[in-house]
Amino acid sequence: MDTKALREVAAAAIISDGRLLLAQRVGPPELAGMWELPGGKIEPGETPAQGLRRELREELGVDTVIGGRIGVDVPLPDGMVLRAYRVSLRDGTPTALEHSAVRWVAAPELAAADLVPNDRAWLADLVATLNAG
Ligand SMILES: Nc1nc2c([nH]c(=O)n2[C@H]2C[C@H](O)[C@@H](COP(=O)(O)OP(=O)(O)OP(=O)(O)O)O2)c(=O)[nH]1
Repeated sequence: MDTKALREVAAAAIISDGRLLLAQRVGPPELAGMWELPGGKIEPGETPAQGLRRELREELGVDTVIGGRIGVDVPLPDGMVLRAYRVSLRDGTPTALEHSAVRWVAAPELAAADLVPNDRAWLADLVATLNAG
């Protein structure tokens, strides 16, 4: 039996003033141009919160506070799992350092956005969170 822990990809639902931050992927080709929640692979020895804060510093140049989970676990190939977390900004303005663009969306724009396919699993939860806030 394979007892290795699932490798996690953590993604950030950064919400500020009733809007969610989306980031536009540069690759791979099948995902390029689509919008995602910024984040990335958690490295061995990191907690998900530590790894996600690191990714957000690298990708957006911001300092963040990582909150609770949102939405379901999404299985990825190669024994990885994709999980979303609520995140708030502590310092800095999100800048597309590794994406082609970032933008803030309210619920109607989120529902109409060209999201990467895996992130569609979170759409109802994200819209509900935005509408609640
Ligand atoms: N960051 C992120 N990755 C996502 C999302 N949805 C989704 O399917 N993925 C997939 C794309 C990739 O196959 C995988 C890891 O994404 P990534 O390319 O951001 O990870 P990383 O920065 O650690 O990548 P790298 O060092 O290997 O280049 O997760 C999402 O909302 N955010």
